[in-house]
Amino acid sequence: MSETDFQKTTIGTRGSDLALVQAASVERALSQAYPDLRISRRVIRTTGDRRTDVALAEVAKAEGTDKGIFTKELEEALRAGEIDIAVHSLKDVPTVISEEFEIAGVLVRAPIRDVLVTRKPGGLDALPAGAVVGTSAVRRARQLQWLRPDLKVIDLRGNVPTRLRKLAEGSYDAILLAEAGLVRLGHRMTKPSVVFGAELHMSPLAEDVFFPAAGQGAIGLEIRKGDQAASALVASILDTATFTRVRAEREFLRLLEGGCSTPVGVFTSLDESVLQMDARVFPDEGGTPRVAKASGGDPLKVARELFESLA
Ligand SMILES: NCc1[nH]cc(CCC(=O)O)c1CC(=O)O
Repeated sequence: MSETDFQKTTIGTRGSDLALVQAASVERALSQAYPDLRISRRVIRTTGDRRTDVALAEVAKAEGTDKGIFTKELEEALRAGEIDIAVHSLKDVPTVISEEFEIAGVLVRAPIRDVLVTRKPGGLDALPAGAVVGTSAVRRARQLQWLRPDLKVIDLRGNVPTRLRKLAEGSYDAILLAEAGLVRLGHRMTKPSVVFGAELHMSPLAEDVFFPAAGQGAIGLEIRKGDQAASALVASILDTATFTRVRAEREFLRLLEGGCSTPVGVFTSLDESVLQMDARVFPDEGGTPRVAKASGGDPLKVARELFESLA
Protein backbone atom coordinates (compact mmCIF):
# COMPACT_ATOMS: atom_id res chain seq x y z
CA MET A 1 0.00 0.00 0.00
CA SER A 2 1.30 3.45 -0.90
CA GLU A 3 1.70 6.46 1.32
CA THR A 4 -0.96 8.34 -0.66
CA ASP A 5 -3.67 5.96 0.50
CA PHE A 6 -3.43 7.58 3.89
CA GLN A 7 -3.59 11.20 2.81
CA LYS A 8 -7.31 11.65 3.22
CA THR A 9 -10.51 9.89 4.14
CA THR A 10 -14.16 10.84 4.40
CA ILE A 11 -16.33 9.48 7.12
CA GLY A 12 -20.11 9.38 6.94
CA THR A 13 -22.43 9.80 9.90
CA ARG A 14 -26.03 10.52 10.77
CA GLY A 15 -26.71 13.99 12.11
CA SER A 16 -28.19 13.24 15.54
CA ASP A 17 -26.35 14.60 18.57
CA LEU A 18 -25.31 11.07 19.50
CA ALA A 19 -24.15 10.19 15.98
CA LEU A 20 -22.03 13.34 15.81
CA VAL A 21 -20.33 12.57 19.14
CA GLN A 22 -19.62 9.05 17.90
CA ALA A 23 -18.24 10.36 14.59
CA ALA A 24 -15.98 12.72 16.51
CA SER A 25 -14.56 9.84 18.53
CA VAL A 26 -13.76 7.96 15.33
CA GLU A 27 -12.06 11.07 13.92
CA ARG A 28 -10.07 11.53 17.10
CA ALA A 29 -8.87 7.91 17.05
CA LEU A 30 -7.94 8.16 13.37
CA SER A 31 -5.96 11.34 13.78
CA GLN A 32 -4.11 9.85 16.73
CA ALA A 33 -3.16 6.85 14.61
CA TYR A 34 -2.39 8.97 11.52
CA PRO A 35 -1.55 12.56 12.52
CA ASP A 36 -1.22 13.70 8.89
CA LEU A 37 -4.43 12.15 7.66
CA ARG A 38 -6.95 14.69 6.33
CA ILE A 39 -10.35 13.64 7.61
CA SER A 40 -13.58 15.05 6.24
CA ARG A 41 -17.01 14.40 7.57
CA ARG A 42 -20.22 14.04 5.63
CA VAL A 43 -23.53 14.15 7.50
CA ILE A 44 -26.21 11.96 5.95
CA ARG A 45 -29.92 11.91 6.74
CA THR A 46 -31.37 8.41 6.99
CA THR A 47 -34.92 7.08 6.81
CA GLY A 48 -34.85 6.65 10.57
CA ASP A 49 -34.08 10.35 11.02
CA ARG A 50 -36.86 11.40 8.68
CA ARG A 51 -39.63 9.23 10.05
CA THR A 52 -39.95 10.27 13.65
CA ASP A 53 -43.62 11.15 13.83
CA VAL A 54 -46.39 9.03 12.31
CA ALA A 55 -47.12 5.44 11.22
CA LEU A 56 -44.11 4.28 13.08
CA ALA A 57 -45.00 0.81 14.25
CA GLU A 58 -42.59 -0.68 11.74
CA VAL A 59 -39.89 1.92 12.29
CA ALA A 60 -40.17 1.27 16.02
CA LYS A 61 -39.80 -2.44 15.40
CA ALA A 62 -36.52 -1.79 13.64
CA GLU A 63 -34.70 -0.90 16.82
CA GLY A 64 -32.34 -3.76 17.46
CA THR A 65 -33.52 -5.69 14.40
CA ASP A 66 -32.71 -5.85 10.75
CA LYS A 67 -34.59 -3.12 8.95
CA GLY A 68 -31.64 -0.91 8.15
CA ILE A 69 -33.56 2.32 8.57
CA PHE A 70 -30.55 4.04 10.10
CA THR A 71 -27.99 2.59 7.69
CA LYS A 72 -29.32 2.45 4.13
CA GLU A 73 -28.41 5.97 3.05
CA LEU A 74 -24.93 5.64 4.57
CA GLU A 75 -24.39 2.50 2.49
CA GLU A 76 -25.56 4.34 -0.62
CA ALA A 77 -22.94 7.02 0.05
CA LEU A 78 -20.29 4.33 0.57
CA ARG A 79 -21.28 2.69 -2.71
CA ALA A 80 -21.13 6.03 -4.54
CA GLY A 81 -17.66 6.71 -3.15
CA GLU A 82 -18.90 9.84 -1.33
CA ILE A 83 -17.66 8.43 1.96
CA ASP A 84 -15.03 5.81 2.84
CA ILE A 85 -16.03 4.84 6.37
CA ALA A 86 -19.64 4.78 7.62
CA VAL A 87 -19.93 5.26 11.39
CA HIS A 88 -22.89 3.47 12.99
CA SER A 89 -24.32 2.57 16.34
CA LEU A 90 -23.67 -1.10 15.74
CA LYS A 91 -26.96 -2.07 17.32
CA ASP A 92 -28.78 -0.32 14.46
CA VAL A 93 -26.88 -2.22 11.75
CA PRO A 94 -28.72 -5.21 10.25
CA THR A 95 -27.04 -8.56 10.98
CA VAL A 96 -26.86 -9.29 7.26
CA ILE A 97 -25.40 -6.54 5.09
CA SER A 98 -24.80 -6.47 1.35
CA GLU A 99 -21.80 -8.38 -0.04
CA GLU A 100 -20.29 -5.09 -1.19
CA PHE A 101 -19.67 -3.91 2.36
CA GLU A 102 -18.18 -5.12 5.60
CA ILE A 103 -18.08 -4.08 9.23
CA ALA A 104 -14.30 -3.80 9.33
CA GLY A 105 -14.05 -2.95 13.01
CA VAL A 106 -15.52 -1.42 16.14
CA LEU A 107 -14.19 1.10 18.62
CA VAL A 108 -13.68 0.16 22.23
CA ARG A 109 -17.08 -0.41 23.71
CA ALA A 110 -19.02 1.91 26.02
CA PRO A 111 -21.14 0.46 28.86
CA ILE A 112 -23.69 -2.02 27.47
CA ARG A 113 -26.45 -1.58 30.05
CA ASP A 114 -29.89 -0.12 29.65
CA VAL A 115 -30.86 2.67 32.00
CA LEU A 116 -34.23 3.35 33.55
CA VAL A 117 -34.60 7.14 33.58
CA THR A 118 -37.24 8.32 36.05
CA ARG A 119 -38.80 11.56 37.27
CA LYS A 120 -38.65 10.35 40.87
CA PRO A 121 -35.64 8.72 42.54
CA GLY A 122 -35.52 5.06 43.49
CA GLY A 123 -35.28 3.26 40.16
CA LEU A 124 -37.34 0.27 39.09
CA ASP A 125 -38.30 -0.86 42.60
CA ALA A 126 -39.76 2.54 43.39
CA LEU A 127 -42.04 2.58 40.33
CA PRO A 128 -45.59 1.96 41.58
CA ALA A 129 -48.02 -0.43 39.88
CA GLY A 130 -49.54 1.27 36.85
CA ALA A 131 -46.55 3.57 36.25
CA VAL A 132 -46.13 4.50 32.58
CA VAL A 133 -42.83 3.57 30.93
CA GLY A 134 -41.94 4.75 27.42
CA THR A 135 -39.92 2.74 24.92
CA SER A 136 -40.25 1.85 21.27
CA ALA A 137 -37.92 -1.17 21.35
CA VAL A 138 -39.79 -4.47 21.43
CA ARG A 139 -36.94 -6.09 23.38
CA ARG A 140 -37.25 -3.48 26.13
CA ALA A 141 -41.05 -3.58 26.17
CA ARG A 142 -41.29 -7.40 26.38
CA GLN A 143 -38.53 -7.68 28.94
CA LEU A 144 -39.98 -4.99 31.19
CA GLN A 145 -43.49 -6.46 30.98
CA TRP A 146 -42.05 -9.84 31.93
CA LEU A 147 -40.13 -8.42 34.92
CA ARG A 148 -42.89 -6.02 35.95
CA PRO A 149 -46.28 -7.03 34.53
CA ASP A 150 -47.88 -4.29 36.63
CA LEU A 151 -46.27 -1.46 34.66
CA LYS A 152 -47.80 0.14 31.60
CA VAL A 153 -45.42 0.22 28.60
CA ILE A 154 -46.23 2.72 25.88
CA ASP A 155 -44.52 3.80 22.65
CA LEU A 156 -41.92 6.54 22.76
CA ARG A 157 -40.23 7.87 19.66
CA GLY A 158 -37.38 10.19 18.84
CA ASN A 159 -33.67 10.52 19.40
CA VAL A 160 -32.18 10.55 22.88
CA PRO A 161 -32.66 14.28 23.72
CA THR A 162 -36.24 14.16 22.41
CA ARG A 163 -37.07 11.16 24.57
CA LEU A 164 -35.58 12.83 27.64
CA ARG A 165 -37.64 15.96 26.92
CA LYS A 166 -40.83 13.89 26.64
CA LEU A 167 -40.06 12.32 30.02
CA ALA A 168 -39.34 15.73 31.55
CA GLU A 169 -42.66 17.05 30.23
CA GLY A 170 -44.46 14.45 32.32
CA SER A 171 -46.14 12.14 29.80
CA TYR A 172 -44.21 9.18 31.24
CA ASP A 173 -43.02 8.14 34.69
CA ALA A 174 -39.92 6.50 33.24
CA ILE A 175 -38.20 5.67 29.97
CA LEU A 176 -35.54 3.14 28.96
CA LEU A 177 -32.38 4.22 27.14
CA ALA A 178 -28.92 2.80 26.51
CA GLU A 179 -26.27 3.92 29.01
CA ALA A 180 -23.83 4.30 26.10
CA GLY A 181 -25.90 6.99 24.43
CA LEU A 182 -26.60 8.84 27.67
CA VAL A 183 -22.96 8.87 28.72
CA ARG A 184 -21.77 9.99 25.28
CA LEU A 185 -24.21 12.87 25.50
CA GLY A 186 -22.74 13.93 28.84
CA HIS A 187 -25.20 12.44 31.33
CA ARG A 188 -23.90 10.86 34.52
CA MET A 189 -25.26 7.75 36.18
CA THR A 190 -24.32 9.10 39.60
CA LYS A 191 -26.29 12.32 39.59
CA PRO A 192 -29.63 13.46 38.17
CA SER A 193 -29.67 15.34 34.86
CA VAL A 194 -31.65 18.54 34.67
CA VAL A 195 -33.65 18.47 31.44
CA PHE A 196 -36.23 21.16 30.67
CA GLY A 197 -36.34 22.07 34.34
CA ALA A 198 -36.97 18.52 35.55
CA GLU A 199 -34.53 16.37 37.53
CA LEU A 200 -34.19 13.04 35.78
CA HIS A 201 -32.76 10.12 37.75
CA MET A 202 -30.57 7.49 36.10
CA SER A 203 -30.76 3.86 37.23
CA PRO A 204 -28.55 1.55 35.21
CA LEU A 205 -29.98 -1.98 35.01
CA ALA A 206 -27.33 -4.68 35.37
CA GLU A 207 -26.99 -6.66 32.14
CA ASP A 208 -27.91 -9.92 33.85
CA VAL A 209 -31.11 -8.35 35.17
CA PHE A 210 -32.18 -6.52 32.01
CA PHE A 211 -30.47 -8.02 28.96
CA PRO A 212 -29.10 -5.49 26.42
CA ALA A 213 -29.41 -5.62 22.63
CA ALA A 214 -26.76 -7.31 20.50
CA GLY A 215 -24.02 -4.79 19.79
CA GLN A 216 -25.33 -2.23 22.28
CA GLY A 217 -22.73 0.40 23.14
CA ALA A 218 -20.46 -0.40 20.20
CA ILE A 219 -19.58 1.95 17.36
CA GLY A 220 -19.35 0.02 14.08
CA LEU A 221 -17.19 1.04 11.14
CA GLU A 222 -18.45 -0.05 7.74
CA ILE A 223 -16.38 0.14 4.55
CA ARG A 224 -16.49 -1.02 0.92
CA LYS A 225 -15.19 -4.58 0.88
CA GLY A 226 -11.74 -4.60 -0.71
CA ASP A 227 -10.99 -0.94 0.07
CA GLN A 228 -7.52 -1.55 1.43
CA ALA A 229 -6.85 1.99 2.56
CA ALA A 230 -10.09 2.16 4.55
CA SER A 231 -9.46 -1.33 5.89
CA ALA A 232 -6.01 -0.36 7.16
CA LEU A 233 -7.34 2.84 8.73
CA VAL A 234 -10.03 0.91 10.57
CA ALA A 235 -7.56 -1.81 11.61
CA SER A 236 -5.45 0.89 13.28
CA ILE A 237 -8.29 1.94 15.61
CA LEU A 238 -10.35 -1.20 16.16
CA ASP A 239 -10.69 -2.83 19.54
CA THR A 240 -10.13 -6.59 19.25
CA ALA A 241 -11.97 -7.62 22.41
CA THR A 242 -15.06 -5.58 21.51
CA PHE A 243 -14.93 -6.92 17.95
CA THR A 244 -14.89 -10.53 19.19
CA ARG A 245 -17.81 -9.93 21.52
CA VAL A 246 -20.04 -8.12 19.03
CA ARG A 247 -19.34 -10.66 16.29
CA ALA A 248 -20.66 -13.36 18.60
CA GLU A 249 -23.70 -11.28 19.60
CA ARG A 250 -24.56 -10.44 16.02
CA GLU A 251 -24.06 -14.02 14.84
CA PHE A 252 -26.49 -15.23 17.49
CA LEU A 253 -29.04 -12.65 16.37
CA ARG A 254 -28.51 -13.61 12.72
CA LEU A 255 -29.13 -17.29 13.49
CA LEU A 256 -32.36 -16.41 15.31
CA GLU A 257 -33.56 -14.22 12.51
CA GLY A 258 -33.60 -17.22 10.17
CA GLY A 259 -37.28 -17.46 11.03
CA CYS A 260 -38.57 -14.07 12.01
CA SER A 261 -37.33 -11.09 13.97
CA THR A 262 -37.63 -11.89 17.65
CA PRO A 263 -36.98 -9.56 20.57
CA VAL A 264 -33.74 -10.77 22.07
CA GLY A 265 -31.45 -9.68 24.85
CA VAL A 266 -27.88 -10.95 24.82
CA PHE A 267 -24.65 -10.07 26.56
CA THR A 268 -21.08 -11.29 26.46
CA SER A 269 -17.95 -11.03 28.51
CA LEU A 270 -14.44 -11.94 27.60
CA ASP A 271 -12.04 -13.29 30.19
CA GLU A 272 -8.58 -14.49 29.09
CA SER A 273 -9.97 -15.09 25.58
CA VAL A 274 -12.85 -17.21 26.92
CA LEU A 275 -16.11 -15.76 25.66
CA GLN A 276 -19.21 -16.07 27.84
CA MET A 277 -22.66 -15.48 26.33
CA ASP A 278 -26.09 -15.24 27.92
CA ALA A 279 -29.34 -14.76 26.05
CA ARG A 280 -33.05 -14.25 26.57
CA VAL A 281 -35.42 -14.65 23.65
CA PHE A 282 -38.91 -13.29 24.19
CA PRO A 283 -42.01 -14.93 22.72
CA ASP A 284 -44.26 -12.87 20.44
CA GLU A 285 -47.22 -13.23 22.77
CA GLY A 286 -45.14 -11.95 25.71
CA GLY A 287 -44.29 -13.76 28.93
CA THR A 288 -41.35 -15.96 29.90
CA PRO A 289 -38.28 -15.86 27.64
CA ARG A 290 -36.29 -18.82 26.41
CA VAL A 291 -32.83 -18.62 27.97
CA ALA A 292 -29.40 -19.97 27.11
CA LYS A 293 -25.77 -19.74 28.16
CA ALA A 294 -22.64 -20.78 26.30
CA SER A 295 -18.90 -20.22 26.44
CA GLY A 296 -15.78 -21.03 24.49
CA GLY A 297 -12.94 -19.66 22.43
CA ASP A 298 -14.39 -19.13 18.96
CA PRO A 299 -17.04 -16.38 18.84
CA LEU A 300 -19.00 -17.81 15.92
CA LYS A 301 -19.03 -21.29 17.43
CA VAL A 302 -20.11 -20.00 20.82
CA ALA A 303 -22.93 -18.09 19.14
CA ARG A 304 -24.10 -21.25 17.35
CA GLU A 305 -23.90 -23.28 20.54
CA LEU A 306 -25.93 -20.60 22.31
CA PHE A 307 -28.50 -20.74 19.55
CA GLU A 308 -28.71 -24.53 19.63
CA SER A 309 -28.98 -24.71 23.40
CA LEU A 310 -31.88 -22.24 23.69
CA ALA A 311 -34.21 -23.73 26.28
N1 LIG B 1 -31.90 2.78 18.13
C1 LIG B 1 -31.50 3.96 18.78
C2 LIG B 1 -30.15 3.87 19.38
N2 LIG B 1 -29.11 3.32 18.73
C3 LIG B 1 -28.00 3.37 19.54
C4 LIG B 1 -28.37 3.96 20.73
C5 LIG B 1 -27.51 4.21 21.88
C6 LIG B 1 -26.06 3.81 21.75
C7 LIG B 1 -25.85 2.33 21.71
O1 LIG B 1 -26.64 1.55 22.25
O2 LIG B 1 -24.83 1.92 21.14
C8 LIG B 1 -29.72 4.30 20.63
C9 LIG B 1 -30.55 4.96 21.64
C10 LIG B 1 -30.96 4.05 22.75
O3 LIG B 1 -31.17 2.84 22.53
O4 LIG B 1 -31.07 4.51 23.89
